[in-house]
Amino acid sequence: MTTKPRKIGIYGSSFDPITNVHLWTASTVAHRKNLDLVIFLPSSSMRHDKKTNTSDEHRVNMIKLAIQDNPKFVFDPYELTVLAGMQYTFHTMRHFREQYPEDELYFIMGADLLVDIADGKWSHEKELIEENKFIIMARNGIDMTEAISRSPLLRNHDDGRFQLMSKGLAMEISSTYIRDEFSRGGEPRYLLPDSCYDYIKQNSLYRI
Ligand SMILES: Nc1ncnc2c1ncn2[C@@H]1O[C@H](COP(=O)(O)OP(=O)(O)OP(=O)(O)O)[C@@H](O)[C@H]1O
Ligand SMILES: O=C(O)c1ccc[n+]([C@@H]2O[C@H](COP(=O)([O-])O)[C@@H](O)[C@H]2O)c1
Repeated sequence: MTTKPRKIGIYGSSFDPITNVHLWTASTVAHRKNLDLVIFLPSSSMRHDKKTNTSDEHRVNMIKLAIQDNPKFVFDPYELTVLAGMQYTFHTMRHFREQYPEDELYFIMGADLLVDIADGKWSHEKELIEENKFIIMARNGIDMTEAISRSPLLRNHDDGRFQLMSKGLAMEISSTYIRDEFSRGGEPRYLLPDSCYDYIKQNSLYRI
């Protein structure tokens, strides 16, 4: 008996911390694109291109607290364990294709990252684009079709692999904003799940 391939979205971020916008965008994508699973994939604190402010352990604990009630949301430690310090999305996606050979995989990202790829800022961008499909979420002020058409690599692979998604609402709460609020005596309580807010307070995270 053959089973129907599942549709799986892979949502990569430093999740430092995970916010209600990560959760809302993930559930909006899952709903509209009919995904069976969304994999929350934290990037390692050994990553060269972005400094993380919190240990892998704390970020993972917060992801687990945030997604525990949603059966479609799963956590995957791949980039924390296997690729420490040398993680590139093209490599990560190869790993997931090996892990889920029967399923249809999508890398989920915001339009800011599409612009970065168009600007040649990602590693192994040719393999990344040739081998994968993407769900790209609109972000304030970014013209996604323009980003695709100005990059020869992107426009020459515009065969349906880029699924552009306007979210219907521009919610631009970032992890940076939440970290700044915690460190400067602000009150970001309702911008992240209560369980994560309490975890941050209990563990005195994001203090200067
Ligand atoms: N409001 C948003 N709308 C659409 N995509 C978003 C939004 N916020 C984050 N993303 C996407 O989520 C992924 C992870 O983003 P990231 O965690 O870096 O966002 P962030 O909360 O702005 O974090 P930081 O402030 O630490 O940079 C990226 O693909 C990013 O484009
Ligand atoms: O592969 C790359 O070159 C690459 C460059 C920048 C970002 N990424 C991935 O994109 C995801 C979101 O990145 P960021 O910078 O918004 O945290 C995360 O999974 C990163 O590993 C990947």
